[in-house]
Amino acid sequence: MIEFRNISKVFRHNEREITALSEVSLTVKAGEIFGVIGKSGAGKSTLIRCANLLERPTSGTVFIDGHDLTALSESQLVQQRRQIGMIFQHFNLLSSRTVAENVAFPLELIGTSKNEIDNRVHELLNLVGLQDKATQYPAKLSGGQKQRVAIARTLANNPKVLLCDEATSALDPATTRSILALLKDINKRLNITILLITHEMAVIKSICDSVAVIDEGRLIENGKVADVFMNPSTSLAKDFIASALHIEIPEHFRKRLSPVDTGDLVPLLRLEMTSQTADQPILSQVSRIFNVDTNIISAQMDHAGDKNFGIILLTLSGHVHHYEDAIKYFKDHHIKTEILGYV
Ligand SMILES: Nc1ncnc2c1ncn2[C@@H]1O[C@H](COP(=O)(O)OP(=O)(O)OP(=O)(O)O)[C@@H](O)[C@H]1O
Repeated sequence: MIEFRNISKVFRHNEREITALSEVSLTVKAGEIFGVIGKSGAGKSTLIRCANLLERPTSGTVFIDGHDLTALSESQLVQQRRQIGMIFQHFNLLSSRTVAENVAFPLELIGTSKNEIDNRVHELLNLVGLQDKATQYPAKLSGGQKQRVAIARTLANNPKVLLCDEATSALDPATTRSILALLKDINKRLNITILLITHEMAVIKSICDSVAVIDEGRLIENGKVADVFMNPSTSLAKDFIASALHIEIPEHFRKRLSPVDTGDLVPLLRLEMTSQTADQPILSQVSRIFNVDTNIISAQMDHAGDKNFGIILLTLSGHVHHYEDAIKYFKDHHIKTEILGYV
């Protein structure tokens, strides 16, 4: 549905050249939610703005639904852009227009009849859950409500593609979740392909099917979210994943953690469960087979796509000489197991 083919973008600024994108090739399949993640200045905004030629690449081509946008005339481009909706971090609503008038705006531009506009606006406000705010002005709305208006407005033209430029970055966590749920709902219900950019792995994890990591204008990782989470190949992707899956040794354990077993201590383990193992009752198996008890200190189980994974901190207790067997059993079952120390 969206294909970037060898996209490069060089900005010239005060006699200086800044390469924002370097030979980026990327395909977003019809119907999927594709997330691009990268640090500040990595080139995310430039990339997403190339998808509707708000930014023209210095070289390379952009295909939307099979059409090479870079080869279109200005009027053909205007036509094609109606297939491509876009929402922004700061919503970009018209403050002098009510909610309903904001949503009606793109329909007025293409000469839709008043009756049709009224019906469509009603339908769209229902879809985003703002039917009771039609006559309010944006200044009276919360950030989440403003983003809902922006989503309704961009859906007015029935786009096939929705571009989300850090759409939840200005929102609190609960509102972020509700906007992400709305985007997922729109994707499923209206079969709209979504390309989003973000600097938060949590956003990718919660709604994306595929992810690409960009760094200094280059695409460094690209794949299904579950695969990248399970098997990141770059240290940047690992860092992003660690930021989404964060677990620490509780303070009172950290204080008494010893690097060696002084005889009466128990091992503190860190287990990394992947999709291969997270669905199996490994802990009870270990207890049963080796007669050791597991005591969970801290855990975070999560999912990306249809895959479960997680990290567990636990202590083993019971038959001392069986600890090694238990640890070997974890490892044999593809659980990355680390002894953090003894407590
Ligand atoms: N119009 C411009 N003129 C000159 N340089 C630009 C322009 N737009 C972007 N850049 C530069 O291109 C690089 C990529 O910028 P871009 O905004 O795409 O990154 P980003 O990943 O979206 O960052 P952020 O998350 O901070 O918005 C940066 O070095 C930026 O300074």
